[in-house]
Amino acid sequence: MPNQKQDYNDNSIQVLEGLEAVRKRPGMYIGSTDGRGLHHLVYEIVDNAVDEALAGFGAEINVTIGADNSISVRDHGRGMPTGMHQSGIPTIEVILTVLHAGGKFTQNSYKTSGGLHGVGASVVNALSEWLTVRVVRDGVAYEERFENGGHPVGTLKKVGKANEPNGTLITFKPDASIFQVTTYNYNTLAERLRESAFLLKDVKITLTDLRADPAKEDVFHYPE
Ligand SMILES: Cc1cc(C)cc(-c2cc(NC(=O)[C@H]3COCCO3)[nH]n2)c1
Repeated sequence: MPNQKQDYNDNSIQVLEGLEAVRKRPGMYIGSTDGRGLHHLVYEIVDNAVDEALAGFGAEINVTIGADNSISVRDHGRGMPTGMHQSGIPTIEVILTVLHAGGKFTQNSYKTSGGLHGVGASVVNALSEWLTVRVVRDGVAYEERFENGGHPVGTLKKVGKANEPNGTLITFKPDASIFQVTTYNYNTLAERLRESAFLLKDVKITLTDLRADPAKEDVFHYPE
């Protein structure tokens, strides 16, 4: 049985190298760092919420553009696993910091393979000034924060009781030192989310823009 401590150290070096590789050559992972790449970050995270809905968990996904051009994506699924990974770090931290093989590389963009939770999430984390995850499972909320390209701040913490439905909320702020464009285009996101809702059928996808006053919102829902 490898010594957990040793394993942990090897892991943390691998994690740092992975995140650093993404920040050095972001185009290799998301195609570009212009507006297209910026919006691709959202689709990577939404894909994970869609996977959970496709697995039959959750009938609503909420996407919100923050006043600071951060993005929140909340699903209503089972919630990411809140336990420990064999390496000695929380499973959630592994999903959000370890580059997962699963993605299909084409020469100009990183295509996640559906059905693998968190395949692209670590790439989004690496390219964000900060990213937070909040999981609600059976009335208990857990949170973890990452800063400066995916470095964990502390670890996963149980933050207490939550009277919200089960699910996963990811909020992130794209790194302005990497992206030339950091302002989201509402219509670009709306058209993509409409398509996803159409393909998903019974899942309702909402898009809210908190940069507008009053907030602007669209609901995309195509019941069978
Ligand atoms: C918005 C968002 C972002 C990410 C990275 C994961 C997820 C996510 C992941 C999951 N579920 C899981 O990872 C687990 C839940 O337990 C069984 C196997 O799948 N639900 N939602 C949602």
